[in-house]
Amino acid sequence: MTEFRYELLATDGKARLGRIHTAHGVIDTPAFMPVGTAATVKGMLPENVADTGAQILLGNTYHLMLRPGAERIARLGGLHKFMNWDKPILTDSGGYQVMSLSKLRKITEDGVTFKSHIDGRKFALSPERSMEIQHLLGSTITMAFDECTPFPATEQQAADSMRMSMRWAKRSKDAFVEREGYALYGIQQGSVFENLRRESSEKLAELDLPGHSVGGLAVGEGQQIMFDTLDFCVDMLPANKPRYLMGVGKPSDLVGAVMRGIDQFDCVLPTRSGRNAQAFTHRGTLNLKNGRHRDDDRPLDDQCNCPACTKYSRAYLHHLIKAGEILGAVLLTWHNLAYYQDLMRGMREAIAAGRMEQFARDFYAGQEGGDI
Ligand SMILES: CC1(C)O[C@@H]2[C@@H](CO[C@@]3(CNc4nc5cc6c(=O)[nH]c(N)nc6cc5[nH]4)OC(C)(C)O[C@@H]23)O1
Ligand SMILES: [Zn+2]
Repeated sequence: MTEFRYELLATDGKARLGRIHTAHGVIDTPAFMPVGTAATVKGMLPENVADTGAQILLGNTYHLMLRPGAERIARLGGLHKFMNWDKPILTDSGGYQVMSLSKLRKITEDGVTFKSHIDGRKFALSPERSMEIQHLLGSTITMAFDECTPFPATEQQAADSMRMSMRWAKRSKDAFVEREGYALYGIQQGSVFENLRRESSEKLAELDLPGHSVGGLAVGEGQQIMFDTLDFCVDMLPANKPRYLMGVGKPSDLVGAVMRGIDQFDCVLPTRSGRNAQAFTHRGTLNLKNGRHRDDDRPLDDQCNCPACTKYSRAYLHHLIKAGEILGAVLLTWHNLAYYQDLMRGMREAIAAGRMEQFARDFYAGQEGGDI
């Protein structure tokens, strides 16, 4: 069996090249984790997600406990078998999704009770129940149960929220069932306040967990406030363990956060945008609904080797989108996931070669694209 281990292979400024060893395989970092909320990366077969270079997927406790149910997935062999993905899976712990999706929720020191956004049934989540669900799913990386502090928050609100999340982190660790090659990550909170981020980091350090995430960001604060917060909060987390920035982000977020020391990312943007006709390319973003593409037989992105870019034209993609054809959403999702993995691979190679600054300059110049 494999022990869960983070290898720091190279650094370039604050950027890090690393490798995470897990029971379900290796993750080269910096890494982007495609979101597979309801046990599927929407519109994609798992083998094609793997073909883009993804080595780990994200799942959600909240969605899977509502439907089809964690006990049912466990009876059917666990989430890996259920969705036919045998590489690592990281699952979020559910608190944040409760706040952003469910109705009639109530928060107490014990946890949260809420009504399903699907059928109104009543559910409860606590650190203990979240750990149990993630264990039933067979998650490779389990996230502690926390409360994502809304933005903006006063310092007092952020302090109260962070302190409850730290009490819940201890309860999460006490309830987590240790298995070789599996890990529990702690979640740093504290909103945009340096003193609170430090207090949160010190509390997490007492738990000696194998990895950590920066929570409480990508909640509407905007890129500059996110970067200003990352400038001080990432270094507060142990350098010899992975650092995961939750819910981020658009391509320029990824480049800026890698340069501030982040190793793991997840975001619905590449898949959600793909279903909404938006394509990320090396020359900037395109919306294939736009009529200017109707006669354009160029590939979407001439630096991409995904099926959408090697086998089809912009005109065809535009046609599929206008016709509401499922294949349009599939091909643009596929391309966006491939583009995100190419971006991560490019950053890993740049860090290995000590030219991350140049990579970032070239990236921003490319995004200005001009006639794309
Ligand atoms: C960027 C983009 C496109 O992603 C969408 C939408 C709004 O932002 C997102 C992504 N931001 C995001 N921040 C997070 C913070 C935490 C956190 O503090 N704790 C835990 N356990 N999980 C978290 C998950 C997070 N996701 O949040 C939801 C509401 C999940 O939809 C996502 O804008
Ligand atoms: Zn492509």
